[in-house]
This record gives sequence, C-alpha cells and structure tokens, in this order.
Amino acid sequence: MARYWPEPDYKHGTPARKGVLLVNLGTPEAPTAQALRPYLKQFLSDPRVVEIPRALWWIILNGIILNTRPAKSAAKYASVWMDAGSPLKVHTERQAKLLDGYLNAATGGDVEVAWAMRYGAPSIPDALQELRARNCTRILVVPLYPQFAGSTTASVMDEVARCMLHWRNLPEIRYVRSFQDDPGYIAAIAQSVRENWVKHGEPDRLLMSFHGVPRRTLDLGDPYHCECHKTARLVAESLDFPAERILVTFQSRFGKAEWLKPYTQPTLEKLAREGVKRVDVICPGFVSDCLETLEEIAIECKEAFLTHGGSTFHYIPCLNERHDWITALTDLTRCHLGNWLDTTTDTPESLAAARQHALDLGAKQ
Ligand SMILES: C=CC1=C(C)c2cc3[nH]c(cc4nc(cc5[nH]c(cc1n2)c(C)c5CCC(=O)O)C(CCC(=O)O)=C4C)c(C)c3C=C
Ligand SMILES: [Fe+2]
Ligand SMILES: [Fe+2]
Repeated sequence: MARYWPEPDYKHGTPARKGVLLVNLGTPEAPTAQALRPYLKQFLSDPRVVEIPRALWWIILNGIILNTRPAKSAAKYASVWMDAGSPLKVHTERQAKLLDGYLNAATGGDVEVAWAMRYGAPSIPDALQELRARNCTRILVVPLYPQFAGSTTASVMDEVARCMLHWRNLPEIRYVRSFQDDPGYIAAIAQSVRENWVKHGEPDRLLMSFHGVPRRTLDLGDPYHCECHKTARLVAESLDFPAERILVTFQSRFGKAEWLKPYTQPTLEKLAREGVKRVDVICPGFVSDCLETLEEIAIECKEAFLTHGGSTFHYIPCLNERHDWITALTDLTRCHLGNWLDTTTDTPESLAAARQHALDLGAKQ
C-alpha cells in the first residue's frame, strides 16, 4: 500500500486552509472490457459491497464474474460514454469546479475543493494527499450519496480512515453523512420535475427509482431503505402530485439474492400491462447521471415499458450541474464547515509574527 511520507506533513509557516473533498462511486477509465476488469475487481472486492465470506467470494469473483461481466458492462458503458469521458466522472468534476466557485464566492476564497472516486481514479488517497499538499488541516468529506448506505457512504469513510493510517500529523476530518432530507436538494429535484412537466405535461405515474441493496442489509439495520423513502415522501409532498400516482422502486439488482423491492423494471412492465400509458422516471439517489440512470433507466427500462404496452416514457435527468443543486450543495457544505469558517485565517504575516514571538520568548529564558 502506498505510504504518504516523508514528513513534515504540513508546511509550517504557511496559512492553514480548509478543504472539501467530494467523493463519488467511481467508474472505469474507458468503456472496454480491459478497463472494466480492474474497476470491477476493486469495487467488488470491497467487503462493504459484497458481504459474503471472503474465501467463497474470491472464487466466485475471480472464477466467474471477472471473466464474464467486464465485456457485458463495457458494451453498456459504450452506449452512454461522453466525448469527455464517463458521465459519472464528467459530472462529478464539473460539480466540484462549480462548488469551488460558489463556495469561495460565499466564503472569501478560503476553501480548497477536490474530488475523488471511491473506486478507480482520481483515488481518495491521491485527493487527500493533494489537499494536504495545499496545507488543508481541516477537511470536510462529502460523499455524493444523498442516502446513507453501508455499501457506499461507510465505504468512503473506511477509505479515508485507511489512508490516514499512514500519516502522522492528522487533519481534522468531518463528514456529510447523508442529506436525504436536505431542503435545497429536495427542492432542486422537485423543480427539475416541474420544469419537465411544463414542457411535456404531467404523466399517469411518477416513478422514483433508487439504486438497490441486498434486502439482508435492511434486516441488519442499514438505514438506506428508510432514507430513500424519506426522500421520496418529501419530493412527493413538494410536488403536490396525487400520492396514488407515485411509486418508489429499486433498480440495479446484482446477483441472485433478494434485494430491496419492488424492482424497477418489473414494476414498469406491470404498469404497462395494466394499461398505464405514460410514466416519468426520476432517480433521486443519484446526483450525477451515470451508467445506472442513462443506460439502465433511460434505455433498458424505457424499452421494457414500451414493449409491454406503454406509449410514453420520460427519464428526467439527475441534478448534475443545475444551478439550484449547486447552490444547495454550497449551503450544505458551508453548514458542515460550520465554525471552521469562523476561525481567523492565518496569513504569512500573522504566522511570522507568532514565530518571532516564540523566538523572543525563547531568547528571554
Ligand atoms: C447510489 C448508490 C449506490 C448504491 C447503494 C450501490 C450499491 C451497490 N452497487 C453494486 C454493484 C454495482 N454498481 C455499479 C454501478 C454503480 N452503482 C452506483 C451507485 C450505488 N451502488 C453508481 C453511481 C454506479 C454507476 C457507475 C458508473 O460508472 O456510471 C456496478 C458497475 C456497473 C456494472 O457492471 O453493472 C456494479 C457491479 C452492489 C453490489 C451494491 C450493493 C451492495
Ligand atoms: Fe451500484
Ligand atoms: Fe446496472
């Protein structure tokens, strides 16, 4: 494992800074089987993601999954790849740049913003190291998952802790644990839906699809399911749309075990068979469009709904670079930076004066 020495950890005598680290899930470097393999290997080797005995999982992962899934997933990635790269990475980088601008306009240029991917690049250790090199002694980590799950949020926390195992002089660390009920986030989602309805009219059903997790994790106390339902309820209340025309479903099932139900695609097929003609789908659990929204929902699920008798399917995009969302993210970040923003900022002059004072005291003794 990489070690982040030699010391000194921080540049003494230069102003201490505050850092914000945005983290998203991660994505392959290219839409090819070759690039998918190391990405999937890192992702699916995380014990937070697959919670079955290691020895058994090692055999399944290396013997079956890594021989079959990379090519299949690569073809899906290829269908949504952007000129600038993987959608998840492109949007996360843009969000970080925008947050940097919004936040520093609001705080007087006091905060360094970096971004990282939990799996793949840029890695969390590299981004934290970068913030340390910029002399950030206080770092707020913001996993870009509105709802907390052991498999996502906790895994980011693990990785931050793991990488600091190798440092001596540690920064202060804060986390945004989840923001499933944040008023700005909820309002931005509701507004994105309303804007779609102004253009296209209201649907017969509004379906809110969240990424699934194994059902077992709910039984073991993972709050993810409840947080998804809370987000859905708040978005529904804010839209003032009849409750009986709103559905909450879970997508992206992986493996044979039971996951959170109802499943997105079978629900859409059932609706179509029952005669529902138009559905709109939003994915409030993703703040950036990615494979799971652009391919699984906007392509695969759309096709399933239409071939089972539906006639109109609108996928409403994620928040991505929306102004109201970046404003909400700025507020959320400022709120968690909290008293760190109130402390007087060191300047080279104030530090030089403090050092001189210490030398003077030493000389007197
Ligand atoms: C939004 C939260 C997410 C949760 C919770 C989550 C759980 C979870 N995911 C897998 C397996 C896979 N997920 C994959 C892609 C993927 N997952 C999320 C988010 C959550 N996952 C995102 C944003 C993405 C898209 C990444 C991108 O590059 O666009 C994949 C990889 C693609 C594929 O081969 O299908 C896998 C695998 C598990 C097992 C799990 C919970 C236990
Ligand atoms: Fe996933
Ligand atoms: Fe998927």
